Amino acid sequence: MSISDLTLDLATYDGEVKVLDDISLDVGRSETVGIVGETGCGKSVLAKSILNLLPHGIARYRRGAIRWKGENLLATTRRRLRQVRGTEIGMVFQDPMTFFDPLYTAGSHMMEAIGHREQVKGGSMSRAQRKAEAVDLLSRLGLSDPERVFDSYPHQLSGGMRQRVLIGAAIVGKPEFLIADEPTTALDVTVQAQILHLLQDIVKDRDTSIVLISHDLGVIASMCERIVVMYAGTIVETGTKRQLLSRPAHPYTVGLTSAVPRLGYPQKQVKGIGGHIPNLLNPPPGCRFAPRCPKATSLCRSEKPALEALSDGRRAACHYPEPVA
Ligand SMILES: Nc1ncnc2c1ncn2[C@@H]1O[C@H](COP(=O)(O)OP(=O)(O)OP(=O)(O)O)[C@@H](O)[C@H]1O
Repeated sequence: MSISDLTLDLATYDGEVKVLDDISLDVGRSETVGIVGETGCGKSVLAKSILNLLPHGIARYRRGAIRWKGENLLATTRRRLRQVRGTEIGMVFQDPMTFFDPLYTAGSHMMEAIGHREQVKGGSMSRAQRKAEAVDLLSRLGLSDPERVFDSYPHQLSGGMRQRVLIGAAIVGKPEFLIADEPTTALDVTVQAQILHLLQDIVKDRDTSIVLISHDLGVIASMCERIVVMYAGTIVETGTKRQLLSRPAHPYTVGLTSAVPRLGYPQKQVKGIGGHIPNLLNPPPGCRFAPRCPKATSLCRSEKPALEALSDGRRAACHYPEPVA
C-alpha cells in the first residue's frame, strides 16, 4: 500500500476543514505500522479515506493517490471498492457498537462477512459450513463459548467480546491488509493486552500488513517497529520505534514521548504539551505545530517545513529538528 500526497478537506456548515495535508505513507507486506497522534489530528479520517468510507457529500479529495496492487483506490469504481473492502483490505473500527446492527446477532454479522467473501472470491459454502467456520474462528479468537456468542446480540456481550467478534468479522474475509483504528481504546488494560496479542498472532499466521492507529504511544510502541507521528492532519515525523522513542527529532514527538508516565519516575517529570490542536478550518499558514512549539521562529510561522530525511534515515517535518546522530 502506498499513500502519496493525500490532501483532503471535509465540507462543514462553517467551511472546509483541512483535515489531511500532504500525507505520504508506504506499508510493506507483513509490516505493522503505527500511527500515533492526539485526538482530532486526523487519524480516523485517514483510515476511512483508504477505503473511501467518508460520507460522499462532505469529503473533498484535493490531491494524492492511494495505491493498492498498482491501482489508485481513489479513482477506482464502486464495484471494485466493494470487492476490496473486507476481502483485500479489512477494517477494525474504534467502537464496535457503531459497527454492529443491534437487531442482528454476532453470528449474523460473521455470516454476512463470509457471504461477502464467497461472493467476491467465487466460493460456494453451505450455510452449515459457513456457521462452522464462524464458530471455529470465534473459538480461535479466545471466546470460550463460541456457540453462545454466535447466537448473542451485541448488547448481550461484554466490550472485550464485542471487540473480538469485530476482529473476527474483519479477518474472516482473509484480507491481506488490516486497518485497526483504536481497537483497544474502550477496553480495560488486561483485555487490551489480549486483543493486541491477537492482532500480533494474525500478522504472524497470515502475513497480514497492519496499520494500527492509536493516541496511546505505549500501545503503538508495543506493537509496531515503524511509527508515524501525526499532528493536525500532517505527518510530523516517521521512523523506527527505536529512533523515535530514544531520540525524537520533532518538537511534537519530544512532547509526546515526555507526556508518557513511566514507572519509577516521579509524576512531576511527566510533561504535557501546552495548548491544543489548531482549528483546521483555518490552520496556521506555516508549520501547523508552530503555535505550540517552544522552538518556533518567524520562519516556522510562515513556511511549511517539508518531511525530509535526517542523517539516520528517519524523516521529520521541522525547520529545527533535534540532533539525531
Ligand atoms: N464527519 C465529519 N464532519 C466534519 N468534520 C469532521 C468529521 N469527521 C472528522 N472531522 C474533523 O476532522 C478532524 C480529524 O478527526 P479524526 O476523527 O480523524 O481525528 P482522530 O485523530 O482520529 O481523533 P480520535 O483519536 O479522537 O479518534 C477533526 O477536526 C474532526 O473534527
